[in-house]
Amino acid sequence: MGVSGTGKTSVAQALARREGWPFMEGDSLHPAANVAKMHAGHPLTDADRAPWLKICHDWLAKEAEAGRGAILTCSALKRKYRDQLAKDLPVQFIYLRVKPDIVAQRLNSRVGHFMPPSLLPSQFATLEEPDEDEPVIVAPGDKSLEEIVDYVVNYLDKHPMDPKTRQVENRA
Ligand SMILES: Nc1ncnc2c1ncn2[C@@H]1O[C@H](COP(=O)(O)OP(=O)(O)OP(=O)(O)O)[C@@H](O)[C@H]1O
Ligand SMILES: O=C(O)[C@H](O)[C@@H](O)[C@H](O)[C@H](O)CO
Repeated sequence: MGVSGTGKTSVAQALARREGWPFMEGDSLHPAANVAKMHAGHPLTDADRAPWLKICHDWLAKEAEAGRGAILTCSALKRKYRDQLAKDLPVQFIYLRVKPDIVAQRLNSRVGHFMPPSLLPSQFATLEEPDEDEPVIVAPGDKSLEEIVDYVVNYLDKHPMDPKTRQVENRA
């Protein structure tokens, strides 16, 4: 989770490769109208995100049902979105915390993506950082890709999952 351009896709792909998990790009699950809206420079509303979050949740539910680890990228900007994503599922969030100026640099140099950098301020305005009681690993998203993935893998190694909740100990 994290705002657009924070590195979710890059980290998730690398982590999925390392852990051998199926990976789903959350952006590819958006209804076409949402992609068109963002591409045109308009932020999504709660109502726009609701059907998308349901599709994301259903993908996670399918993977959990199959009894395997899996990783999904999703901005999951608000607490209520995260609660919806994790409803009745053993979901562990990884929050890529990155300073706004660094995200802006990354977005400005990214090519071929539908999301315009002009939407970044609205992404940060919408972001509710995870609360203490949420199942989240806060990763140092400003670092290099390799350092971030190492951090998450080490964290997971050191904090084995609770067999009941299948979540790791809260917080980094
Ligand atoms: N740790 C990093 N260090 C430097 N550049 C990075 C890092 N992580 C990602 N990038 C670059 O920043 C840009 C945004 O990364 P990425 O597409 O993975 O972000 P994202 O959070 O998935 O974005 P979106 O939500 O908009 O799809 C890409 O060009 C990527 O190569
Ligand atoms: O919740 C949102 O506002 C959106 O999901 C965005 O964050 C994008 O999907 C995305 O990350 C594209 O770059």
